[in-house]
Amino acid sequence: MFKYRLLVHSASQVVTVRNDAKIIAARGQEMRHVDIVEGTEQCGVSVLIDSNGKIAFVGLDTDVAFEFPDVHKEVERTIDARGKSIVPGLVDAHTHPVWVGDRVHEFAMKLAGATYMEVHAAGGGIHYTVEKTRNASEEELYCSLVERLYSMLSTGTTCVECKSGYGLEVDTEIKMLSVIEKARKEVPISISCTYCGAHAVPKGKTSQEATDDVINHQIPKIRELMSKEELHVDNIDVFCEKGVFDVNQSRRILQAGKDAGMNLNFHGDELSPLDGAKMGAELGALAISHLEEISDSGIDAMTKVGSVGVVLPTTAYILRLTPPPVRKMIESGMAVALGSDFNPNAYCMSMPMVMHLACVIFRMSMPEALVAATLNSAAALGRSGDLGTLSVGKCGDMVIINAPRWEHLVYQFGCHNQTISSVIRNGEVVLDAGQCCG
Ligand SMILES: N=CN[C@@H](CCC(=O)O)C(=O)O
Ligand SMILES: [Zn+2]
Repeated sequence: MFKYRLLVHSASQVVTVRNDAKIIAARGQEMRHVDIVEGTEQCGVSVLIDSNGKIAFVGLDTDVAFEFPDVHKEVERTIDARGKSIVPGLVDAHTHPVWVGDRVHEFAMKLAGATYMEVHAAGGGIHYTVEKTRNASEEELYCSLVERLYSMLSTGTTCVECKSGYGLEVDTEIKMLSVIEKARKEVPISISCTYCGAHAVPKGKTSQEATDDVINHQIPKIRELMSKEELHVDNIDVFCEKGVFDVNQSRRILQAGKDAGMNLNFHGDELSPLDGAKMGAELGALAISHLEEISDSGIDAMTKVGSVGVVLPTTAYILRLTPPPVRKMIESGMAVALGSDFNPNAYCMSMPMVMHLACVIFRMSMPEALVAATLNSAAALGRSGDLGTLSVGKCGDMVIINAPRWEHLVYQFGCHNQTISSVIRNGEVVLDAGQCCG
């Protein structure tokens, strides 16, 4: 049994994001900088991971040799990262990865000018995917989820939030949550599981009937399976939107999830200014996603209680939405996080592309985007105690980049099979140079 699992050495730089493991989120202006250990001409930078997959040390190669003189005899694997840079494993705070059915035809409709809600109202969108997913087997859903999770790993994501939400009734929602539970055990990626039975109002029900079904039927059944350890559901979500679930219905649904021990991480103020953000802040939401239409008072409310704002550049880009006021959110002191919002409407699994879009469309700096895709997205999932930075004692999750400066991960748009050399989770190499060990 080796004392250490992995030593990565000779890197040009290691971006820890924060050296101090006690920092659980970067709020407002704190997002502007990232902590970096820089190498020199003569000496590179090392990351040492212990046998439990935790970070034991980050520092110059010479410091490792001094602090751990026998490390080369005590470590299971070493990686020479000469000419390369290292960032924490990326955390994707918002995905809908469990579904079947092809909606490429809707992309053509949106390019032709149809809005998201016009497609939704016409029975497309979520409803189309619900019909396909209800009829899919657990095995079919599991196989497509595993494929997508390995795709996410190949782009540097080592932790991902996975939602249900294409069942809208108890049996299919539980089928989806069971598929996520199986993946949580079998795929080398950390998963935060979200129940999203209120993703839309199912056909044949009113929003009030659907609200009552979620609260009185779906959540109690899920609670029962959680108590038997058959499901691990971390968060509850609701699509709080005009024509879907209104603010009061959303409040009732989220409160029921909170009473069941779930964190609140929901879709708010995406297409209409309903002040979902204020409602979420009142409930102590851990995170609220989208926020294209957030009000100034919604920003203040979230900032005051510390709710994380999860912004989703791919959806704003694909739907040609007015972007969320991210600069104002950051200047107001909110912790801003990023998610891919991977789903049939926004078909992107790549956090490096999400960071690039966040810089270009949301006018975030590259350090802000990296903080939002690591420390703050981990905070949105309640996981920044052990994920999101390369600080001693936290999980040894990292991305080795084929460039001496980390910014190439964001700057090179969509080329992660060239820019990413290795993806490491808990000190184990899960991806090497363009392959995917899965
Ligand atoms: N807005 C609601 N839910 C997803 C879209 C889901 C879908 O269209 O299938 C979103 O975050 O954009
Ligand atoms: Zn979403």
